[in-house]
Amino acid sequence: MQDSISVYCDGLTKVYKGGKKSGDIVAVDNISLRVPAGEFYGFLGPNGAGKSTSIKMLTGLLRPTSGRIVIAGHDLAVDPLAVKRAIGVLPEDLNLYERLTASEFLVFAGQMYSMPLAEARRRSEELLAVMELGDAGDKLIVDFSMGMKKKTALAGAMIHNPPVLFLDEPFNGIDALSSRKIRDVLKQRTEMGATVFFSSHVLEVVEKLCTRVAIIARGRLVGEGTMDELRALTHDTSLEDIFVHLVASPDEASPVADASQPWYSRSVSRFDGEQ
Ligand SMILES: Nc1ncnc2c1ncn2[C@@H]1O[C@H](COP(=O)(O)OP(=O)(O)OP(=O)(O)O)[C@@H](O)[C@H]1O
Repeated sequence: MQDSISVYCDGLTKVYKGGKKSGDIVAVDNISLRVPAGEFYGFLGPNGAGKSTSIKMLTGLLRPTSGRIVIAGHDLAVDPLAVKRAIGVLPEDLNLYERLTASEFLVFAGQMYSMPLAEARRRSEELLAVMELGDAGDKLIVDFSMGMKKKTALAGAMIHNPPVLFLDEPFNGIDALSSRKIRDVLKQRTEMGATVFFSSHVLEVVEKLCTRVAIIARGRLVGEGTMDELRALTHDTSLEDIFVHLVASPDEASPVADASQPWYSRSVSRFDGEQ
């Protein structure tokens, strides 16, 4: 296990205030995670479990109701810009400027990270080639298929070579070839030491790729660990069975998700010592 922690949150909570008729919604309820650098980390949960809300908070797009977030060694509440420089984000709704060509969009994204124009252009060409979008670089994004848009957005997230990538549903709505390409690109990034933190409903992909998995249900962490740790916890074999088991009985929280466990306090104090 590597010592440096890429993604750390403690007691992360989000309560959406309801109107007069509807009550408050506790979308994320006291989630604590620590993700070492270089992990391919799957963040799973059924619809409405709180995945997107958590990712929005971890990436500084949404203010938590409470809890502490530290990304790549930077406390989000203290130095949000340092966090934003260290991360690349594929948001749920992509947020592309669709009246730009893919090349224009990527160069623009690079310049947002203060890259010199020549470097942004070089990096844009490199990423378009990696994503097998080289021939489409001069087309308007609005004319792209869903898979092409997703690959463009992913290239945008990677333009500044961030050490941590947060990806909300990168495999949703794309074909098998694009999915394989994205998997290969991300795997390569983790082999080079980057951390990939992604949410997904595609359990086969998660099972194949991820070095660690967190499962949330109704805003709470119900399991966390390597596949072997989750298998030992639930006595199930496949991730699908583990998922169904833990989501159906959320009180059976994983020992590795339990802040009272000795490993947890050890790791947190080691992490805090690094600050
Ligand atoms: N802006 C908002 N205002 C009020 N409630 C919200 C808001 N955004 C999300 N919620 C609620 O918070 C809960 C968690 O939603 P979230 O989108 O984080 O779940 P998710 O796990 O990403 O779901 P999915 O897999 O369906 O995308 C849901 O009950 C949702 O209705």
